[in-house]
Amino acid sequence: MSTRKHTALPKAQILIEALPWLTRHNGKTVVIKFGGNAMIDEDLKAAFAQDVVFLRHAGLKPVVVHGGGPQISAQLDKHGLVSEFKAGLRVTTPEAMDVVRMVLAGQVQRELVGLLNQHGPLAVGMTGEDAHTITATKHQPRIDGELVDIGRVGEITRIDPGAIEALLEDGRIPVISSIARSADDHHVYNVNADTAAAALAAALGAETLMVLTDVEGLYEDWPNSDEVISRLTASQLEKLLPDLSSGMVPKMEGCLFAVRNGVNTARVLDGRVPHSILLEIFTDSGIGTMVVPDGQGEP
Ligand SMILES: Nc1ncnc2c1ncn2[C@@H]1O[C@H](COP(=O)(O)OP(=O)(O)O)[C@@H](O)[C@H]1O
Ligand SMILES: CC(=O)N[C@@H](CCC(=O)OP(=O)(O)O)C(=O)O
Repeated sequence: MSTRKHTALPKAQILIEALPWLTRHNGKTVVIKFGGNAMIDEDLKAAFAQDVVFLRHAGLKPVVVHGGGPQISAQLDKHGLVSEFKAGLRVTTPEAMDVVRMVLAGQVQRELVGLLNQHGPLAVGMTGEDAHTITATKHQPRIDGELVDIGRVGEITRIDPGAIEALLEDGRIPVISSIARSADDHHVYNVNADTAAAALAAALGAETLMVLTDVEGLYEDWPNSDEVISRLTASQLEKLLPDLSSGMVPKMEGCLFAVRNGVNTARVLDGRVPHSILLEIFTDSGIGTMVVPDGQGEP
């Protein structure tokens, strides 16, 4: 064996370790939610794009759904508008909705499409408004038993996955902004990106939902300890939901919805770690928190 071949052997072994995961996911759809808080620096965003393109070339069908909460808040601030959240959702006046749409579809989505397309003509950006992909109705959360008006925040009523499926069929990587149209009043609505990713994963019959955020996973006793729950079933998660707070609520509700509606695994991963998607593929037990349907064993 030549020295060159010999030194390359560990690399071959590393690739082979990914074989079971890649075999299981071959030809399957993977919905990846990239949170606004995980998009903290340029290198991380570039590494994210590389990972997604890697999956595409490895025979998977990745779909990216992006957030942009901090980016929206910064832009609202520039416009002299305050950011207020109720029940974990942004209170969205018609004026704020214009900013949400501009930041998500005009800035964050464009940037991700640009980064992905540095690797070839792969990514196509769209919002849930396009081709009636996401239809919503006005969402009115109940706080302390009372229905509260939080403006143009949408509750998803229907997903039409046709346009995304056509893009996947064409070998493209769809990049979706979580904005919906309403069939009732023809306004556009602001949808939480975790909720949109989960609904899309279910409607697309995705194998896996990956949610990249700015923590290692679901902490068992947040904020007191950094012990991450590595695996839990849908029923176990359902019991935990009432105790969760802030950004984790839509994330874990989304994971639960996904695995209860045909998605095989939903994972919360640390998007601050470079190449967290590839790390997930290359480690048997996975990183972060994995949610599985009931009947797939206790953690
Ligand atoms: N049990 C928990 N485990 C981990 N994070 C939690 C938990 N409860 C609340 N959080 C908060 O949720 C945040 C992630 O949600 P969010 O800020 O909406 O992120 P993203 O922009 O990625 O959607 C974490 O940074 C943390 O502050
Ligand atoms: C209704 C609602 O709250 N929508 C979110 C949409 C963006 C989002 O979800 O971004 P992250 O994933 O980065 O949090 C918002 O306006 O902030």
